[in-house]
Formats: sequence, structure tokens, C-alpha cells
Amino acid sequence: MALPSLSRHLTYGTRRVMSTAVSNVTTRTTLKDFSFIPNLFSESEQKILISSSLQKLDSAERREFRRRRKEYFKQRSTDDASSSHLNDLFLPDNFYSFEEGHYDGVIRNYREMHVSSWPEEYPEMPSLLDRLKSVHPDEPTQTHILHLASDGEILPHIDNLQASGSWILGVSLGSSRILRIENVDDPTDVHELMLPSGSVYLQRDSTRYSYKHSILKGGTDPETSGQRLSIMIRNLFRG
Ligand SMILES: O=C(O)CCC(=O)C(=O)O
Ligand SMILES: [Fe+2]
Repeated sequence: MALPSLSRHLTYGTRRVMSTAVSNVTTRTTLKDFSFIPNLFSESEQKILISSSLQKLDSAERREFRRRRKEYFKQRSTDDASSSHLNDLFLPDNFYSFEEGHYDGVIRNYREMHVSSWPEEYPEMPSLLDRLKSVHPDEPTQTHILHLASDGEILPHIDNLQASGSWILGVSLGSSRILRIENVDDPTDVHELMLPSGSVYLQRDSTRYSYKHSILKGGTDPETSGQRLSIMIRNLFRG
């Protein structure tokens, strides 16, 4: 697998506009306690992950939104995941009830939920998720899905220390976004990584506790301007 050998360490002084642009961000990083696999899932596998995550989120929404989506699919007459482009699995933003702000103000324009079971319509899900076990330590986990609107973003933060354990795994799906990781004690120690659909990252120990992470707003090009889903898996807090 050929990977660009660039590695960027940006300083605050040279910080660019905070949004995702494909051309100038690496897909590789030298960050310690951090792993990145740019293509763990094939396109057909990504479609299954997206469809089943959307179904999960959709089922928790108000009937009004479910009815609107049904009408849309009828008109489009194609809700067949296997024949559509990845991004066609997402409806336009106004068909989802995205929330504007998180209680702690970190996430903008998103839907999210905790997941303990997946829809039976996608029997492949358990084996796809099993693949993640080769990336993270073998420990009990909790899973959560997060759907960002086209203009959604996640501001710099450290995940709540008591809500989960020492590592955080993220599967990125849909539109590409930049993950930005910045050392809380050294503003020159900043890493930016493009997260394409089907990629997986793991932040653990020093990166989980001593760096803030954020997901930048999308750009204007087709690769980065759409909606993004992430499946987040964390180990449990052990006190
Ligand atoms: O979507 C992501 O990759 C990161 C999500 C995140 O930072 C969070 O849920 O705390
Ligand atoms: Fe986070």
C-alpha cells in the first residue's frame, strides 16, 4: 500500500483556515500512542456500516422525520445500498434532525447514540466489527455512533476522563474530514490527519490524555463537503 510520506506538525502561528481541504493534509502521522489504518474497510463494507448506522439513528428519531425520509426514498425510487454511491446513502441535511450543540458545547450539528445491538437486516455487521479487535486492545468496550451534518464539527476537547478508559477508536465513514490533535502543554505540537471513509484510528494513553482532538468542518470539494459518520469504540473506565 503506497502512502504519502509527508508528516505535518503545524504551529498555531501558521494555522490555516480551520476547515477540511484535501490537498495539504497528510494521511500519516508520527504521533506516539496513535495508530491509523487508512483503508480497513472496502467500499461495499463501508456501505453496510453506513446503512446500518443510519438505520439505527433513524429509528430513534421523531415520526415526522421518518415519514419525510420515506417519501423521499419513494420519489428517488432507489434505497438499494448495493447499487448507489457511498455518499448517496445520506439524504440531504434537512431530512435529519441534527442538533445544533452538545451540552458541553463541543459538537456542532450532529446526531448520536449509544449502540448495544445492530439491525438484523445487516448480518455482516458482527464480522465487520470483529475486524476492529485486531486494532484495539482486547478489553470490554462501549460503542457509540456520531453523525455530523455537512456543516458539523467537533471542537478541540479531551474525552471525559471518567466516562471511558485509556483508548478511543474511531471508524470514519462518508465524507472525509481532518482530525486535528494538539498537545495541551505545547502549542507547537499539532498533528493533522485526513480521515477518508473506511479508515480507522486509535488514540491511546499519552495521546488520549495529553492531547486535545477535534474534527474540522468540511471543505467545499465533493470529497469533504458531505456528511460524516463515525463509529466510536472505547474501553471502559476502571476507576
Ligand atoms: O468522530 C470522531 O472521529 C471523533 C468523535 C469524538 O471526538 C467524540 O465523540 O468524543
Ligand atoms: Fe472525542
